[in-house]
Amino acid sequence: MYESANVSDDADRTAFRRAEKKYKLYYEQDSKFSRKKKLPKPIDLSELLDFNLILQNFNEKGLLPDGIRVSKIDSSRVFCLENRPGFYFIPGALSLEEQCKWIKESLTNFPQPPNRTNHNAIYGPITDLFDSAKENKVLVQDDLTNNKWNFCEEDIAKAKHRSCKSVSASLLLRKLRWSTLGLQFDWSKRNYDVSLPHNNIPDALCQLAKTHAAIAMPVGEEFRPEAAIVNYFGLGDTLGGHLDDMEADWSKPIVSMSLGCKAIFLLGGKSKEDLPHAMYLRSGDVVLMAGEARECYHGVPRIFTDEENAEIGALESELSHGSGHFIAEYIKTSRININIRQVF
Ligand SMILES: O=C(O)CCC(=O)C(=O)O
Ligand SMILES: [Fe+2]
Repeated sequence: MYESANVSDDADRTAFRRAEKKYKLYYEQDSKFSRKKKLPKPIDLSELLDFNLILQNFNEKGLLPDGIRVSKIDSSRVFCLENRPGFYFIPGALSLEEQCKWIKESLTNFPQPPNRTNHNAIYGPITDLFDSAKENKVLVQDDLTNNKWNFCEEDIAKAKHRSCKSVSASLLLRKLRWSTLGLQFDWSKRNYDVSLPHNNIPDALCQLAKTHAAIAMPVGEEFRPEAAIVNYFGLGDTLGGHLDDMEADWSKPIVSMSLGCKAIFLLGGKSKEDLPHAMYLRSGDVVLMAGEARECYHGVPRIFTDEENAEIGALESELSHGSGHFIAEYIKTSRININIRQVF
């Protein structure tokens, strides 16, 4: 899965790689070394599919761009691409309230053991990362021989653990890149390890995934959410072109929810030589990939964290009213993606 996200093998050679480079965040050469604020290089956004605009044009004028089809499921419009069967885009599928709920869960509960995160490999299982970051705590290595790490107050950490390795919880939260729910994915073996301890995916998330997955399910079958990967993106983070091919039955969709800052999503073809479609993903959008679309390379070359482009004004104010300032501050410069899978 993510090993193929290492795209150094094909340098500039493929259409997919060229699109990634086109949209990735680069800084203006001379701003890097000057004392002025680093300036992002401008990019050409004219070829991006914007499903918000497409939806608006369809609602107001009944117009659709070539190659795009639309259907209505309950109260939502679902868009499809004629040359990518099995791909579905549901703009604004999640209400503001739902977005807030899943952002909060992604930061507080989803990274809790037995769920694993990218930090496991270095620190072992760590609990209460979010609360510890909020309380300015520090993770210190209490037991060198057993590589045991625990959070403690900043001043205690300074006094007691002068000789120990330590890292601030807020840095660890900033560097959180993924957590896994349900059946745990073993990145080193590139497979699901059913022997690892795990909790089921929370019921409310299962229900949400089932509802959206229904659009892409074979007739008469119900989606079984068995595993999920939560991706966390900060400024400059990307997800390289890859396939999700570790699930047994590709006729079942991957249900992918976007939260927080706006992103660019690339949907390529079965070969990296195929020219990818580039599209915006906004907070609340849901994408499904099923059937043939499961064989299509895809990735996220860019997230927008600046106020003008992130498009999270409403989300931010909703969050700062409900869940508190800390989550709103985090999401201002972050994107979270929850993608839910049926493994067997
Ligand atoms: O972040 C996204 O929108 C896509 C995530 C993805 O493709 C994955 O986790 O496999
Ligand atoms: Fe993926």
